[in-house]
Amino acid sequence: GTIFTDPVQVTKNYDFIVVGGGTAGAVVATRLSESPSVSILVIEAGVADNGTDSNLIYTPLLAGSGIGTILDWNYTTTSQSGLNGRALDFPRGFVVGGSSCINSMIYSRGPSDEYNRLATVSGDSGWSWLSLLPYIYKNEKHTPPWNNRNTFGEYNPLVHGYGPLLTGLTPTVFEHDKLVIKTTVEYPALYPYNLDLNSGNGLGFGWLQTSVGHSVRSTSASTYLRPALNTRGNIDLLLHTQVIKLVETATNTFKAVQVAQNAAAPSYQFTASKEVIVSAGTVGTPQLLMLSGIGPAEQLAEVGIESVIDLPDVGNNLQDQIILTLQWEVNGKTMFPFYNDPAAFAAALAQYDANKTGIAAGNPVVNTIGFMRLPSDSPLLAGGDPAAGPNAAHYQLAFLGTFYPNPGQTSPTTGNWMSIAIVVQSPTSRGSISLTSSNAFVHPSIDPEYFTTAFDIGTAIQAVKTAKAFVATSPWADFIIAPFADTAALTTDAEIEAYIRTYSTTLNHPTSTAKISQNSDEGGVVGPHLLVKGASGLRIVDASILPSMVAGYPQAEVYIIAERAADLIKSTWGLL
Ligand SMILES: Cc1cc2nc3c(=O)[nH]c(=O)nc-3n(C[C@H](O)[C@H](O)[C@H](O)COP(=O)(O)OP(=O)(O)OC[C@H]3O[C@@H](n4cnc5c(N)ncnc54)[C@H](O)[C@@H]3O)c2cc1C
Repeated sequence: GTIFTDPVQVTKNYDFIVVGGGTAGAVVATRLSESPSVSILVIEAGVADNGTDSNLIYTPLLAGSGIGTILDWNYTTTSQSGLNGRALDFPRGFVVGGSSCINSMIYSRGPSDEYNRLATVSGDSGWSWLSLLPYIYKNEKHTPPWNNRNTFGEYNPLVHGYGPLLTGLTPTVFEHDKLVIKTTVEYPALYPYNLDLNSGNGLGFGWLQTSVGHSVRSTSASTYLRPALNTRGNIDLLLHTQVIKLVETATNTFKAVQVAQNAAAPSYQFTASKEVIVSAGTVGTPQLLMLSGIGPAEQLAEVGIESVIDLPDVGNNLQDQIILTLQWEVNGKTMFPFYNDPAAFAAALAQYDANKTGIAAGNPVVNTIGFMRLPSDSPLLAGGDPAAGPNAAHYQLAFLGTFYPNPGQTSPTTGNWMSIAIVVQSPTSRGSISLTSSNAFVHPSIDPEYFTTAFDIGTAIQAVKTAKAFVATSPWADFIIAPFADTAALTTDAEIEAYIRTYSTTLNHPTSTAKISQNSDEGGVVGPHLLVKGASGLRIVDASILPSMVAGYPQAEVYIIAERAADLIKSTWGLL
């Protein structure tokens, strides 16, 4: 296929146009291109993933470094009342491969309950865990770490597949990782060991898998889209070009897109003979729908956009997860001294460049993780359980082998440190994304409404207490030297709540702004096969369709949904 960098170069007609070459878009476009009889154009607003900044994407040690760069849309949230009025940076990938190129690489499918809820909410049993297993295996393949460390007993080979996305376990194990596992052995009732958190059983403690294979980050660009572009003539990519409007080609039928490279540049229109598939992500998708008159009619009128399909839930139901860390000084080697030694860091990158080995060939900051539920008699559950089911977590503890500062905290300069990150997995706060302008190049307003429910703050308080209790068990006695002062100061619920509101930040997992539902009286934006309600032939495939925040990590679920969505589209057009 051809890679265009200017819309003026595009002269062919296509069967399918995929808006956004991100995590989901790259999968859908690649799978559709397996049918030689159809043609596909992917339109991506951002940059190439294999350009000059590609080391920020593909070197595992540099995960996180793409944030705030040219690879990022660089959004900001509105001021958050639940976070003492703070506004947060809100990164999203602005690159082929989308957020799979700048994320933290954690690959965690989440529990079977999560997918079974998707099936229930949509009324389509095809979304259940069991029905999706073929797509789960089609997406991912487990690989050994570069040093071929013996990982026996750290994962279950039977729950992994044969797909292009490569995943694996850390090459480097630290003392605190061993203590996490030892704690599961000594306290199996409180903290059970889970051989493979990707098995559909999403509860308990175990070894973390990341989207890294053969020492390189695996993205939807490197494992799906680029190989397709390199080998097939029926798929093209248009870079540096934003879709600014979905064009109504017949009543409520949107088979064309309007594009431009910036607000001052000329716009062009392309028509798809079969379907337009929107995969612009949780921020981009509702923004584009609203710019096209699909959304809450009254709100659109405020920015001068005429309503075409009044769908009040477009941009609504925004959910996200927060991360908060606690820190301890420890008696044993961690990654902390390495991060504070520029010479060692540079040497690791040089070794990696030379032969893809060493500490830079993995990202060993977080190797062990635990997913937990509130006790069943917790008063927080009196009003109902927001988790997807009994094997879905309410909160998470992740074990980080460094001092991981919360925004605004000053790190120490000496010693060895570990941190525990807490995450509320099943928040009930729901916010929104709305337009502030009819200009597609003006960022929409992003208001996740973090910590605006008693459940969310109560669950975070419980998670902090569990983290402290976990490292107070006997296996940790000789290892923990002392908590960091801020962590030591947390005793009462009020102190913990103040700490949460002062220091929590986004884990960058927004979902649900175009959520799936079975019937229109339940609201929602797309139906069971991801077709936009009230529109003809317009589909959404990305994290925005999720009904709720996920109990695992979202990228795995997005890949899996995109794999099935590709088959739904193929089946619609007789391509299966
Ligand atoms: C910093 C960070 C860390 C994360 N860490 C993890 C993690 O460790 N594990 C995990 O599972 N998840 C993680 N996530 C979340 C995960 O990466 C996302 O949920 C997932 O990648 C979303 O996929 P998507 O297809 O919905 O959107 P994206 O992958 O973001 O793709 C959307 C694409 O559409 C393009 N686009 C948007 N609007 C337009 C338009 N109008 N025209 C053309 N193109 C457009 C974008 O540039 C982008 O390429 C993280 C995310 C971030 C940002």
